[in-house]
Amino acid sequence: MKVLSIQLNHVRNLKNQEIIISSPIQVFYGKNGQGKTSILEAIYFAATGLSFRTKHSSEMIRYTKNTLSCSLGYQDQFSKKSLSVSIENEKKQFFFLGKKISQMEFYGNLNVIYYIPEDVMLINGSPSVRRLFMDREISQINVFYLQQLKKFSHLLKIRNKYLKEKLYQNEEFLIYEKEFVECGSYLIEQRNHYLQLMSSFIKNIYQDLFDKEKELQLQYKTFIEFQNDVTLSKIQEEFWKEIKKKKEKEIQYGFSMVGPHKDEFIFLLERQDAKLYASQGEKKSIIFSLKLSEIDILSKNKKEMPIVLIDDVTSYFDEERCHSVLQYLYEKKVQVFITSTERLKIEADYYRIEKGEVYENTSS
Ligand SMILES: Nc1ncnc2c1ncn2[C@@H]1O[C@H](COP(=O)(O)OP(=O)(O)OP(=O)(O)O)[C@@H](O)[C@H]1O
Repeated sequence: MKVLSIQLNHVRNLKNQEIIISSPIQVFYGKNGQGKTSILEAIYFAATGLSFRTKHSSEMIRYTKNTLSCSLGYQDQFSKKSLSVSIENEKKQFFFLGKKISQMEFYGNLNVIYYIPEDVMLINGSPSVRRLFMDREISQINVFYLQQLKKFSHLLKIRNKYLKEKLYQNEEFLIYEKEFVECGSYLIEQRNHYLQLMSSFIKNIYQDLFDKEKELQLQYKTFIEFQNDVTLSKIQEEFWKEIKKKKEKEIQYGFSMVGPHKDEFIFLLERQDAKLYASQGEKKSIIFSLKLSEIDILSKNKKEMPIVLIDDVTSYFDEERCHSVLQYLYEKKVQVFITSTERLKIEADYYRIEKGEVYENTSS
């Protein structure tokens, strides 16, 4: 997929403008605080309806305004298309080819992978950060997963409420609990499947791009030990067993202690937990390998290449590594959007950003 244009309306400090895109690699450069990250955020928002900086995307609305919209013109293997998201009265609206559609229909039309300095939290942060990341990635290739995720989060709230109010012998509770186990088991099955796929890619990417000597693995931890593939019914069976074991404690504490909301994903470098033992540089390379693995997964599943956003590229890579990473993306025919505080020594289309204004494109 290739983005052809970006239309901005009241996004953070960015001037309302249309930016025409025509190259595989674009570099947005400028001093600090000029609006570089906001451009990438706007692209991500127009493609997904989400921000990679905040859970509350209404924070993206310019201080003095109360509405916002971002649109993308893009081309997939078939034709030119457009996506647009707006926020009005705190409500998001989604458009495809100018027609209003639901968020479910919207998500996954244009796949985007981003890499921002805060991503190191994927290793250093809490398990919920990693779960959120995995959930977003799986949802990009599987809309049914996204639906089940929403359903599970709803069921979890209900189940916790019943537990807290000691209504666990109620007939309704048993119906909700059955759904809770079925829905949760599906999420676990899909996470395991996705993790297996991802593990095989990240190991090779890490060795090819960053360190031939070291082995990177990604481990999925849930209440069941996975040897290869486990059937959905086996997961359900184990889920029930675990619930039975923990029921007394659940009643005592008033919340659900078993399920995919407790899952953990662990990065192992040379079989050691990267969170504890990897260097800062290694952590950046691990995250980058993880992000690059999404390209292979998405292209395998969707038969389309995602677009890649890299914020503040020189803070992760020296010039040589920057070249090899971009060469890798170029060979995969992935369109890339990069921000940097200065022009880079790579062939790209350059856009200077000053006080929220994007100045005409100059090729190197
Ligand atoms: N909702 C908003 N409305 C208006 N301006 C905003 C809003 N949110 C943030 N800003 C401002 O927008 C400016 C641009 O921020 P942005 O993070 O895009 O800059 P940047 O060029 O990526 O900077 P850096 O290189 O320091 O990361 C900042 O000065 C910020 O204070």
